[in-house]
Amino acid sequence: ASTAGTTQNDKTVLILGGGVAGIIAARTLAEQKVTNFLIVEARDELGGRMHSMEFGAPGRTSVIELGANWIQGTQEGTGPANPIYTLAQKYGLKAVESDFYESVETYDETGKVDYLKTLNDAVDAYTDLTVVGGGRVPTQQVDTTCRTGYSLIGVKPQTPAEKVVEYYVDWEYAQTPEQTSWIASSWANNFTYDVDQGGFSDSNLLSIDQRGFKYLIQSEAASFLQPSQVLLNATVTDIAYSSDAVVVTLANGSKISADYAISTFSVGVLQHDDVAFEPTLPLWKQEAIQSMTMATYTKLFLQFDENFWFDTQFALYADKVRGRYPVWQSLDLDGFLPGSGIIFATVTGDYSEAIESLTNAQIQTELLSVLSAMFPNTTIPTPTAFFFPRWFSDPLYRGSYSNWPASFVSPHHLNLRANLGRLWFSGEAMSQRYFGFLHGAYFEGMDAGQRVAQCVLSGGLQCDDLPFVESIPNSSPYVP
Ligand SMILES: Cc1cc2nc3c(=O)[nH]c(=O)nc-3n(C[C@H](O)[C@H](O)[C@H](O)COP(=O)(O)OP(=O)(O)OC[C@H]3O[C@@H](n4cnc5c(N)ncnc54)[C@H](O)[C@@H]3O)c2cc1C
Repeated sequence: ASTAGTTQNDKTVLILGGGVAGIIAARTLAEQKVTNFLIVEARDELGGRMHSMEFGAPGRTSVIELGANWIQGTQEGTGPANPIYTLAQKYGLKAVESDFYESVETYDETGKVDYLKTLNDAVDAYTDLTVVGGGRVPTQQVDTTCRTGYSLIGVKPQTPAEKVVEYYVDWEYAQTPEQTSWIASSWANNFTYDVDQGGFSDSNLLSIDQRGFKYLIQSEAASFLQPSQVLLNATVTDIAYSSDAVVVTLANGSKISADYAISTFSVGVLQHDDVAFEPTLPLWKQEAIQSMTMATYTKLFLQFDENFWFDTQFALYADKVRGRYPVWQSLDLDGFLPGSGIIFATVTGDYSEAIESLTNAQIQTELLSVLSAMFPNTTIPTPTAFFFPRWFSDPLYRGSYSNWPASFVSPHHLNLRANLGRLWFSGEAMSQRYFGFLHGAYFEGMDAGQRVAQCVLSGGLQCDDLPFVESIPNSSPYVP
């Protein structure tokens, strides 16, 4: 790949961002023989939020996943396949069945406490929540939050254990039930996991491939991309768009012009003005961008000399504070990364954002105090390595993935996806059914690639603009 500093001109299509959506958009263009495109990516590699790193004390490292880790929903029989699962098969990715419900222990601030029955009840409650939430679509009922939904199906958690078992919503959508749309989350769940609703399957595969989960998308990129079609280490600062062209300015001051551009930047990047638009985005577009949420999901990795913890894949920890280091996962396990000495905790949402302002030392101390509570009879040793990514502070992401709030209505979704002249928008957040997922990014990349290819191949004559709504009316207005 070439590096920043070269001014490129006269591209047919610029693809802004080299994550799953960007790579699949590029592949779709290439399949249609539109080859004069350029992927512009700020980082030094492709993959975006598929981001792995070597972790551990010198001489004892393993590759861990800072971003996406699971293939969520695979395939049942000859039914629809998750395209990420198809790529995993194509490239022989090493991934293992991740079985939360069958392989979990439960803890609270006094140590190991068995509340598995409460957990099983919560699993049933979550299924109910998605069935009833999905049922609001055909009856055209208004959206509301998962919290309201839970209350309406009679689930009102009081104790720390009842609260942590309900954390499943946060763990999937990276925000609390209060912050999450009941209908949209039910849809995303059903279209991904529920075969009867067109979903792939209810299984989750965790990548433990030591080439990194990103290996599959980087291999797919290598299968069709020419070096001249990728520009790495190139940060976009400005996008000037019109009905004739798009001109992109890079951090080094150089400009690249093209007939069309596809932005795949996260909705967090769009929200934070990390990239300036010329002209300023219309208000209907701004409202859509600011009405979606960029949530944060944070994995905190620890390595120890010896494994002193649970033998299951997962443990739940019920703290008095809901969301305080609730989910723990062991990688030091047969079939995973045995002997790695690695365990990690997950936090989400506001808790993720809050800890990003603490120092690593402060957070490590907190994690060790939680482990001391979980294992009161063990002297917790000093970790040999500790790391966590700050997704929310990172100007290339500003969070981990989008979450659809109850106040985000269907026309907002139209407006989020709509093109502005020659500038198109793609990426996981644009997916109505699969926002937040790798497969959402994949399908959106394909869709944008197809639409732009049609524009190019028809010489602009059969270029179907996506619809948008100038002003979104309240379907049930307040009556003064
Ligand atoms: C912690 C975490 C856990 C996740 N877990 C899962 C999971 O288990 N399963 C699952 O299916 N999904 C998961 N996801 C979501 C999944 O990773 C995303 O949906 C998907 O990778 C998004 O792809 P994308 O192409 O839309 O965006 P991105 O991957 O963000 O691609 C956009 C690209 O644009 C680049 N960029 C940004 N700003 C600029 C700029 N100014 N100039 C140039 N380049 C720029 C970025 O570097 C990036 O490469 C997770 C995400 C995170 C962060």
